[in-house]
Amino acid sequence: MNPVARRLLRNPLGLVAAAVLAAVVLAVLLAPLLSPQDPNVSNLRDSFAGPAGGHPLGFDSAGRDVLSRLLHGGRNTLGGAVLALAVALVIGVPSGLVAGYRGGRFDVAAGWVVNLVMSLPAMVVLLASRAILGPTVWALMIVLGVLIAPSFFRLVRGTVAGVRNELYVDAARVSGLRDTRIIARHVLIVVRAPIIIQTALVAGLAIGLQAGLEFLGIGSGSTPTWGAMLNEAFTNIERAPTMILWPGLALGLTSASLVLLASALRDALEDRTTPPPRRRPRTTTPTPSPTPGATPSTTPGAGVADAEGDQADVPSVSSPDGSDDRAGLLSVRGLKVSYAMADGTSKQVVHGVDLDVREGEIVGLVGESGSGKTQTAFSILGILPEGGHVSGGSVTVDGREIAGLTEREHRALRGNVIAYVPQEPMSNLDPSFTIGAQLMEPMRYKLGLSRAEARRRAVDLLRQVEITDPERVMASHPHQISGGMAQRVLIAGAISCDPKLLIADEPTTALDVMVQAEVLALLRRLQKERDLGVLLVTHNLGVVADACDRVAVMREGRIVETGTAEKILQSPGDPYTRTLLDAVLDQAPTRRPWQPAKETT
Ligand SMILES: Nc1ncnc2c1ncn2[C@@H]1O[C@H](COP(=O)(O)OP(=O)(O)OP(=O)(O)O)[C@@H](O)[C@H]1O
Repeated sequence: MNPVARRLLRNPLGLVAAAVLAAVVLAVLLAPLLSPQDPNVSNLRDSFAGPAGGHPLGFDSAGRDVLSRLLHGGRNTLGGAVLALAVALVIGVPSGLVAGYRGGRFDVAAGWVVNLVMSLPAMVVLLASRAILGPTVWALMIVLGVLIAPSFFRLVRGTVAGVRNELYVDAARVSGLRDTRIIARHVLIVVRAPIIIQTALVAGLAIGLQAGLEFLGIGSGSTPTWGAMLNEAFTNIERAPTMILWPGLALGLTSASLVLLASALRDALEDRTTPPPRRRPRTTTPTPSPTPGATPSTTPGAGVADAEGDQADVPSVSSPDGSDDRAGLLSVRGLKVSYAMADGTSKQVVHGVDLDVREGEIVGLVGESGSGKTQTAFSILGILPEGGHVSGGSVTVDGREIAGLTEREHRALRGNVIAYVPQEPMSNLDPSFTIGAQLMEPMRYKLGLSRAEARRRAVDLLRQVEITDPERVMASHPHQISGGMAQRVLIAGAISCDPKLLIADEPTTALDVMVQAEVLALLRRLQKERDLGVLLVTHNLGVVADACDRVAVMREGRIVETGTAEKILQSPGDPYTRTLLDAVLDQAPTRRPWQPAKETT
């Protein structure tokens, strides 16, 4: 049995509430079978008559059978509430998802509309609607649904905004998945529990409001409802005081059961399904952002027009080793990244970076914190944080210009042309899903593999990243594996769709020294086997020594020096590189660069 259902059934209050609700719903659904007679058949001779054979609840003032009216009334009352809820959910949930996930203008506009609707007095709107639409309860329930929708919007928007910058959502984005798929898979699961709880609570409210409207005589007099029965019972309270008991009991029991069920559901659902909130360790958040002012182009070297309006100079710079061709797998020329500031100005954080990565080599991008490494890497991936954009320069991958591509075009490249290995392995795995599910998803989506094929390939990938028990890991959730294993899983995910270029952003920083060495050796092996080009972003010159063929040193948004790892580590030319080496190695002798012969064994 589903664990949520099991926990719900273990809660006595939840069990009783669910049983009462089930009984009420069943009774009103079977009203035509259970009712002794038509609810509108009246016989004035039976007016206020007490219980008699076949009529256990007696008759009302017009001589109509109370049980029949109660059962049919329940259909209309509960049906109206369901209609109001359906309208509220259809409007509130999707709009809340989009506003919370995408933000931007839609979020602002939706916020205005929601505030406006919430400021309207519901009862006055319903009374005015009744005057315009006539005494039809169903139309009023649709209006009620619109009035309730903001409560769902706010709930969903707030919850989604809280998870949209989680690293595992970024990781899904970087693996090339569409927003709709990410929302369906990683975001909806987080809002599911609050929506279910809110639905149960709002259902009680909708029933109460519907009954209140009928009690005030707003609905059609010929339709039996619990509210209309209450109204009649109140009018005749002195003559037949027990008449108020039945609709009152039906309303009270149903509303109380919904509230209790909501509370039990909250306990059952929030016990496990809502992932614990995780705080981002870094200030930079790779949310997708269009590149304002950038013209999509696929011509190599076309690049992005400078923020000043000129085409960025594509300087005839030399590649790091001195050649000036752009035949490399990744070729960055004159890359500029800018952020729009609140005061309307623009702040440039990367000032014309040149960089090359060829097939089958690892290039280290090193520099102290804030030097612009991540901004450069995110520009290549097309995942600059909100407000950031490529304001000049050119980025080609495999000869194709990608600076200035739209988010959609970038997404098509991510995963199967450019892949990403992030810094925080644990935060980049969704705690709600097994490792297997998370590995299989991009392969099914990007490569169109069947479930079975994706599974086979995922197990094989786990073996390739030297996980000895792939079947167990496939079935494990992220909290059941170690940090080193999680990083291996992310590396497996990164290579799963056969990319040509791998961007690894401080892939070993969160790991202990022994695991760091293993992960670097693994990266190196996979890179050699697959002839991958790797851009390794790091501030650690030890990592450079262990893994890189060539190095580009960055400072304050500029490349200050490039060269082979050996040259940079043993005879740095730029004073900044020397300072960096002195600071990191603390006068200790420089480690020897990586030796391929040892690595392959
Ligand atoms: N969202 C942002 N808005 C404005 N400026 C930003 C934003 N994100 C980063 N920057 C600026 O860009 C510059 C480069 O940051 P970046 O994250 O690329 O540094 P880094 O070299 O990767 O550092 P670290 O190793 O700490 O991640 C910094 O000066 C930073 O203040």
